[in-house]
Amino acid sequence: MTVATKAINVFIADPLSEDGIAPLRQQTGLDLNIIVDTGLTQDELISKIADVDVLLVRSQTTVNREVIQAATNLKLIGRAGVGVDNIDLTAATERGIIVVNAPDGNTNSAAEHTIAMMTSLARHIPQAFNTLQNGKWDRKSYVGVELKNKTLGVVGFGRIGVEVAYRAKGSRMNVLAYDPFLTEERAQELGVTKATVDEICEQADFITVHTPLLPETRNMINKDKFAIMKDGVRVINCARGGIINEDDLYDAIVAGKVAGAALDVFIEEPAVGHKLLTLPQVIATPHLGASTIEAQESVAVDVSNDIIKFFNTGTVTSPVNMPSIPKEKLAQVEPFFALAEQLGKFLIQVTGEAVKELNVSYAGEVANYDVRPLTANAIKGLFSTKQGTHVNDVNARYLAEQIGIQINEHKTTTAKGFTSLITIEVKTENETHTVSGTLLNGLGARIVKVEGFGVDVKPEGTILYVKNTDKPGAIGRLATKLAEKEINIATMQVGRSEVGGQAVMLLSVDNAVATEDIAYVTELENIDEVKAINL
Ligand SMILES: NC(=O)c1ccc[n+]([C@@H]2O[C@H](COP(=O)([O-])OP(=O)(O)OC[C@H]3O[C@@H](n4cnc5c(N)ncnc54)[C@H](O)[C@@H]3O)[C@@H](O)[C@H]2O)c1
Ligand SMILES: O=C(O)[C@H](O)COP(=O)(O)O
Repeated sequence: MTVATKAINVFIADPLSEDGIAPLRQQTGLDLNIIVDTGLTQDELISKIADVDVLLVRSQTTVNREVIQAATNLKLIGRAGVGVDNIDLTAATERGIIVVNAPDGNTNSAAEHTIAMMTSLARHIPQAFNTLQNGKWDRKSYVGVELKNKTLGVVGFGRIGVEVAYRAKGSRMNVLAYDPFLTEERAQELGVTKATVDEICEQADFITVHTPLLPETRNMINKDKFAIMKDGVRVINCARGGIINEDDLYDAIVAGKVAGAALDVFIEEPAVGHKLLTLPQVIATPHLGASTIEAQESVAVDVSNDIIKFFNTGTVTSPVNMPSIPKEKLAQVEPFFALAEQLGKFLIQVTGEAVKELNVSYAGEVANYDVRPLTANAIKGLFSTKQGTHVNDVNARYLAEQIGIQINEHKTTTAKGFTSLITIEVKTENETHTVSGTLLNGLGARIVKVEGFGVDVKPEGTILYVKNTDKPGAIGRLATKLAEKEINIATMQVGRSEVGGQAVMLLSVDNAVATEDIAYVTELENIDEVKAINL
């Protein structure tokens, strides 16, 4: 995908573990120029990133559309952590900028922090210490509750949610879990009870949220949910500010419904002076869930390795805005990349009108593989005539859909005599065109069908696509005319529907020509259309 030819500028905008970025500093195969410049305002960041190839952040730096637009060289955004709600993924995807994160590196730390917060909440540890520091030995005010035999509701049962549940079970809590992807079997396997959010609200003594911040999870815990909770419930948010509505939480605490809240995250951070922090029932930390030596080293190592991998191979381990395909699976489809792109490139030059629909069919062996990167390559081919559009695996589908191209993938195991066959069909308002290609053992890529007619053409160089009526003399007249213009035919393939019917010729020629340069051949008898396809 990306081949580095000059120094790669890596801009680290948030504090990262020095040990964690050691893979970047120590690697020798790439010419990396590492710039560490943290704590910048948005304007300062914007003024410094025009030449940046890689932007590395944690949660402090907001990578919004403006930042992305200013970073005209940007190829990759690395998030040393999980949440990517501080990154405008749409803006990055539009530009074909890959976003990677480190999904596993801080799971343990975040889970441990959640348990620490829950225990501190149950036993008023921060408040009690505070009084002690202020010279009071107050034992009466800080009578807590046990965790044992209490019910913990976990909303969002992904990596951290599951780890929290394990630990809560160690404290002998009953765990209710909600996640759209949680199956009954998995719940049983993990020793938790699958529940709805409402069931959690109604039954839990402690509720902890571990979802990403998404439109569907924003304000997920709101006044309606507080209303159905048990009196004296305690809530914990070590995921993202906004999943629990902050105003509704404040009101529920003041009303005595909620006995306490432990918060590591806030809608606006830093949250200094936040009204929730004025309540004695609230304990809080300044977004410390992932702040351990181990987690910071681990997440930074993971993104560093993905940066190196990207510039070496064009693939990454933890993409956020493109399909994540394991290396072995990618290797199965990699041989077809160029073919899929060439077929797309071929068809867009045959097609005279705006494409409305793209159907990509995979037949035979290739149909057993994860073909999403192949469809992306076919789309890349379709965009090849659109000057100035940078299309890659990240933005191909997005760009196509943006301009109203409907994309369909079909798979069938029968490939009619070929081991694998890829067929691309494009539909416009008035036309439908198809081309099929395959990889021939030892011979490389071939176009084997055009508009349903069998042919055998290498998808390379200049190919003349000629539609003619199958009448004697048509081919001869065409060959003579091209010879007069010193256009040498290397190979010629003719496909026809029936004798005397519509035919399609594919002529590989030695000269690079444009359709306008050879428009004269359409004046010949029985030659209906000609297009110069440059692959
Ligand atoms: N406080 C911190 O420092 C800290 C550290 C690490 C992670 N986090 C945050 O914790 C969150 C979870 O991280 P993770 O590593 O477990 O991520 P994850 O992707 O492994 O798990 C998230 C889970 O949320 C579920 N989910 C999505 N939409 C949902 C919905 N509408 N209702 C219920 N569940 C839903 C997903 O199915 C998934 O299982 C992220 O927001 C992350 O940013 C915070
Ligand atoms: O989403 C995450 O990984 C956490 O919120 C950690 O954020 P941080 O990298 O800013 O500590």
